[in-house]
Amino acid sequence: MKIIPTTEAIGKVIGHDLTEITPGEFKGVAFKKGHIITKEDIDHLLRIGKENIYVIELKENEVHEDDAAIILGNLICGNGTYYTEPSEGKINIKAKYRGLLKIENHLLDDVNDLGDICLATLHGNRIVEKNGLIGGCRVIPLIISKEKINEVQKILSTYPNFMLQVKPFKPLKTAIIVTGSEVYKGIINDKFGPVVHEKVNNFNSEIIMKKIVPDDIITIKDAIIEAKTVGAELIIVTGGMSVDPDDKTPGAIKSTGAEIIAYGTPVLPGSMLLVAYLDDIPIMGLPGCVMFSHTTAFDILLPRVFAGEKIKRRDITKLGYGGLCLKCETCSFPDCHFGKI
Ligand SMILES: Nc1nc2c(c(=O)[nH]1)N[C@H]1C(S)=C(S)[C@@H](COP(=O)(O)OP(=O)(O)OC[C@H]3O[C@@H](n4cnc5c(N)ncnc54)[C@H](O)[C@@H]3O)O[C@H]1N2
Ligand code: MOO
Repeated sequence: MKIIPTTEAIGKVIGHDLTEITPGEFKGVAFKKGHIITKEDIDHLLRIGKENIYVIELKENEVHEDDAAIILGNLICGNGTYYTEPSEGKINIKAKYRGLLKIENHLLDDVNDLGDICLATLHGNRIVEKNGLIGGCRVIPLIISKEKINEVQKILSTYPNFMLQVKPFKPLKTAIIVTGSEVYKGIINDKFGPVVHEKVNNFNSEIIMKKIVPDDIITIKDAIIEAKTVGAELIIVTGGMSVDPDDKTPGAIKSTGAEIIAYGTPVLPGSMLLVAYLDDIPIMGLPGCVMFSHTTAFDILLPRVFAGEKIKRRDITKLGYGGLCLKCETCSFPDCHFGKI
C-alpha cells in the first residue's frame, strides 16, 4: 500500500475501511476497503479528516475486484441471463425470463478450480422465474490478476453463451388421451385429465384434443394417430402403464411406430413413466401416480419438453441420482434435490 494526498487519489483503490463519526448521529464505515475513489468522494474524505490516504496501486496485470466481476459476468452469462451491479467483488446472476435453467457443470467446475473466483449456482434442468436468482460470482481477493481472467475466457471460449443459460418455454399444442375402461364407461369420473391439464397450462399451452378411451390397444393407438393428424405437438396418454393384463398403454404407443426412448424412469414416484417420439412429436405415457402424487417424474421432464429439448435415454437414466422424492408435508419443488442432476 502507498500513502498519497487525498486530492490526488481519484481513481485509486482505498486500502482499508474508513470510519466516519458524527456525534449522536452516525458512526460507521464511510468508505469500504476496495472502493474506487471518485471526484465526488474527495470533499467527503476531507470532511472526515483524511488529507492523506492509503491506496492500493493496481499493477499493469491486475484488475480491481468489481471490474473483474463485470468482466466475468460478461463471460459467464449466456442466453436468457443477466448480472447485477457488482458490490465487494460480487455479482448476482439472474434469469431474463421464465424458462429452463441449463448449466454445464464441467465448465463451472473448471472455473472454480482456478481459485480466486467463486461461482455458485442452482442446479440445472429446473424452472426459473423471470428475474429469479440463479447464481452468484465473487472475486475473492481485492485485486485479481488479468491472467486468471484470461484463463476463464480460455475455458469458456469454446462454449460461448453456453455454461449458464435459460431456455425459454414454447407453447405446444397438446393432446390428452385418458385411458381406462372404468373411466370410459363412466363408472368413475376422470380425475387424471384435469391434473395434466393444469400442469400443461403452466406452460401457456392449448389443449387441442382431449379423449377418454377404453383399455384397448387399437382404440388407444387410433387416438394417438388422430392427435398427430389434428396437429398435436405433444401427446400425453394417461393410465394403463403398469403390468396388469388390462394395462395397454405402452403397447399401444409402441404400435404407432413411435420410438420408445424409455419405459420406466429411475424416479420415485413416476417409475412407470414412458417417453417416446412419433416422428418428432413427444409422447408421454403417465402412470397413475402422476394423478395422485403432488410431484413426480412428469414434473421433472415436462419443463424440458416445453423448452424444446429432445429427451434422450441418458437424460432419463441419469435421473436416478436425486430421483427419490421425500414427499415433504409442504412440497418445495423445484427448490429441493428432486430431479436435479
Ligand atoms: N406388478 C406391478 N404393479 C405395479 C407396478 C409395478 O411395477 N409392478 N407399478 C405401480 C406403479 S409405480 C404405478 S404408478 C401404477 C401405475 O398405474 P397405471 O398407470 O397402470 O394406472 P391404472 O392401473 O390405469 O390406474 C390405477 C388406479 O388409478 C385409477 N385411475 C386411472 N385413471 C384414472 C382417471 N383418469 N381418473 C380417475 N381414476 C383413474 C384407476 O381406476 C386405478 O384405481 O401401477 C403400480 N402397479
Ligand atoms: O409410476 Mo409409480 O411411479 O412410481 O407410483
